[in-house]
Parts: sequence; C-alpha cells; structure tokens
Amino acid sequence: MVNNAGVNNEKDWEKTINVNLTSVIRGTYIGLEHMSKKNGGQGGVIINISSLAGLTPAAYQPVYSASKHGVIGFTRSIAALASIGNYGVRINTVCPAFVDTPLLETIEKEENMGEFYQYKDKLKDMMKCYGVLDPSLIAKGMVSLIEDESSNGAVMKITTSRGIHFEDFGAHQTTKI
Ligand SMILES: NC(=O)C1=CN([C@@H]2O[C@H](COP(=O)(O)OP(=O)(O)OC[C@H]3O[C@@H](n4cnc5c(N)ncnc54)[C@H](O)[C@@H]3O)[C@@H](O)[C@H]2O)C=CC1
Ligand SMILES: CCCCC/C=C\C=C\C(=O)C/C=C\C/C=C\CCCC(=O)O
Repeated sequence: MVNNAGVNNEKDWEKTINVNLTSVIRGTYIGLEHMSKKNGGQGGVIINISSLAGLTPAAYQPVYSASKHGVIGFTRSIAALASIGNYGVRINTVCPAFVDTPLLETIEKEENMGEFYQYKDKLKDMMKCYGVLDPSLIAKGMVSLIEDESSNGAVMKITTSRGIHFEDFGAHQTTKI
C-alpha cells in the first residue's frame, strides 16, 4: 500500500495538513487493520510518501514542510510498533527532492502559495540549483523498499546529487538524549 496523495497549498494550509498528514495516518491505520497478522491479515508493506522538505526547513512552504515532517515521525513510530507487535507489516517513508510532476506548477499559483507567492522565483532558482528528478527514479526506490525484506522504519531520500540513499538516524534510531 502506498499513501501518496499530496497537495502544496499554503493558503488553505488546513487542507495541506488534512491531505498530506491526516490522510496518511488514516490510510496507514486502515491498511494495518487489513494487513496485520495480528488481525488475521497476510502482512505486507506500507510506503508513506514524505519529501526532502520533511527533513529540512522550507522557508516558503512552512505548512507543507510541517506535514511532511509529521509523515516521517508518524511512520517511524508506527514502524517501531509494527516490529514490537509482530504485525508482519513493514512501514517505510520515501523523501524525494523536486520531481517532475504537476505539483511543481503550484509554485506559480497565488491560490496555492498565498503570502509566499512573492518568493516563487527563489523556489524556481532552488529547482535549477538542485535539479528536478524523473518520477521513474521514485518508482525504482519504492520497488527496492518493497523487495528489501529487512527495511522497516527506513527513511529513503532521493536526490539528483546522491540518487537513492537513506537518512542515517544512528544505531538506536533516536536523537542524542
Ligand atoms: N513533485 C515533487 O516535487 C514532490 C512530490 N512529493 C510528494 O509526492 C506525492 C505525489 O505528488 P506528485 O505526484 O508530485 O503530485 P501531483 O499533484 O502530480 O499528484 C498528487 C496526487 O494526489 C491526489 N490528491 C490530492 N488531493 C487528494 C485528495 N484529497 N484525495 C485523493 N487524492 C488526492 C491528486 O489527485 C493527484 O493524483 C505527494 O505526497 C507529494 O507531496 C514529495 C517530494 C517532491
Ligand atoms: C520546498 C518546497 C517547495 C514547494 C514546491 C512545490 C512542491 C514541492 C514539493 C516537494 O516536496 C519538494 C521537495 C523538496 C524541496 C526541498 C529541498 C530541496 C533540496 C534538494 C536537494 O538537496 O537535493
């Protein structure tokens, strides 16, 4: 199961939270209800789509960034629970940088960008600087996560400079305490 739907809308930012985060949480819980071996399911893999903006501050997309940070936090937490509870379900996050899809066109729209519309050229410069990925690379990353039976709670990053790679949270998967 892939929870992929997402929007970029800083003007209607509640919608951004609802689509990008609330629906990912709801989708994951519904998926687990059917897939978890604890409920008589056959197990499987859930992938939640976040973004590189879920790992770094995004000055002109604060709520988009918050929603994507939330996806990572929720997914890593529920993955830990799935492992402890022997659900037989692996749950991972994918964080692409800019990808060539219609979502990028929202940068040009005041109805999506709201007060941040004034910064659209800065975002376009970022895209020029970092490049824009072909969607096929995201599909390749997802297939590898599905096939790698050891992956659970992984945060896959996909960028033009480093390709498909993983965020390293250290052996204990926690921040320094
Ligand atoms: N394009 C990019 O640069 C990046 C995109 N992402 C994420 O990838 C995911 C896919 O986005 P893209 O394909 O790029 O954008 P897109 O705009 O091409 O596709 C988004 C999809 O979400 C669906 N959707 C939106 N609101 C919905 C709702 N309320 N109910 C059901 N479906 C809904 C749309 O119908 C559309 O098919 C999103 O979660 C996005 O945040 C992550 C990093 C970079
Ligand atoms: C910063 C968000 C820009 C909003 C534009 C609309 C949609 C973009 C969706 C994304 O999820 C873009 C993803 C990442 C951007 C954040 C950082 C780029 C750094 C790239 C790199 O280091 O390779």
